[in-house]
Amino acid sequence: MTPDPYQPDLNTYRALLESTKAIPWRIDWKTMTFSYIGPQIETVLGWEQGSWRSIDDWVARMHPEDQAWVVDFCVSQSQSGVDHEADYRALTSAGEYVWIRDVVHVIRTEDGDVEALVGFMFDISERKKTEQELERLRKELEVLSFQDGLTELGNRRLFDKVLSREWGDARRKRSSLSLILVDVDHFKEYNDHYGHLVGDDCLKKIATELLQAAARPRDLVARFGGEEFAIILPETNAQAAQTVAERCRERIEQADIEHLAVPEGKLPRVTVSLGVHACIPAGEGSIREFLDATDRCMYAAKQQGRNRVVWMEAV
Ligand SMILES: Nc1nc2c(ncn2[C@@H]2O[C@H](COP(=O)(O)OP(=O)(O)OP(=O)(O)O)[C@@H](O)[C@H]2O)c(=O)[nH]1
Repeated sequence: MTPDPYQPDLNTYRALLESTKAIPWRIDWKTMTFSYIGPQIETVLGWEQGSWRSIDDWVARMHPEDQAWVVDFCVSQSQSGVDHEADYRALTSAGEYVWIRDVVHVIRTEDGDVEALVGFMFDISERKKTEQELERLRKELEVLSFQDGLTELGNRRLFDKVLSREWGDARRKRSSLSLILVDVDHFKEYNDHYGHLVGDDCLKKIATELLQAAARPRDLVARFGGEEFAIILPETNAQAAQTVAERCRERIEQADIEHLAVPEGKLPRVTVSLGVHACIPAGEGSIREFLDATDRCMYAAKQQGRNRVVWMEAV
């Protein structure tokens, strides 16, 4: 075997260990005391190097929420002789917390008994901050991906997801599920007359009214697309859904949004036409048919003169 040409002396080892950003340490397993900790600990956590005496100092300077699991995990891994790492919040002498990643190596005697633990503590606060920020953005994005940007109601994607879930739930429980489709009357004329931005404001006002009209916790008011909205009413039969639809119609009429571009003889206000359909989902019927039937009711409301509710109950 060729001799190792690199044989640094103890001082070189020490200089190397104590010039890294990571904090080296050693714990004697029998006494559970620190036999060494790098002076860098003071720069990172503020506590003096000499104040790290036993494992109790280490635990006491840990966030209370992290103490139990970190200690359990590290002790059980060490007892089994397994190298490991743990992330936890360490308390600084100024009373703040710093995220630490502790990377631990288990040293055993020739008989296989645990003799000591050695390791490095890394300050990972910056990385944790980035991770937490990314997590916050991911959650925000998830919310936004289900939200209509204009009205802040649920969007078509959320509607599809919720309808599919409620359909399954109603089928299992044999309960009645209702759907309302709401379409703004003469909205093309409204946009042409008042401009697209005022049209947008009008859609926002309608969204607010619909939210007030269908306010049970499981009801979902969504923007179905363009000037059309949809309301899912779980555990609601046809009569109850018709009442909700009529309330929507009335609220929007009473919101008194001027619409001077309606055809002659019509009320000069923004109104809506609503189609209502209720069913107890069974084997044959599909969500698609449910939607189509509701759409036909809404279309019938338009045909019959608008500003009205047309409903149908599947038997
Ligand atoms: N301002 C605005 N207008 C929209 C939006 N989405 C759809 N629209 C408009 O809504 C209008 C819908 O027109 P149509 O489908 O002809 O319906 P309508 O004029 O309401 O007629 P009826 O439904 O038969 O009473 C179109 O002019 C679209 O441009 C939106 O986000 N903002």
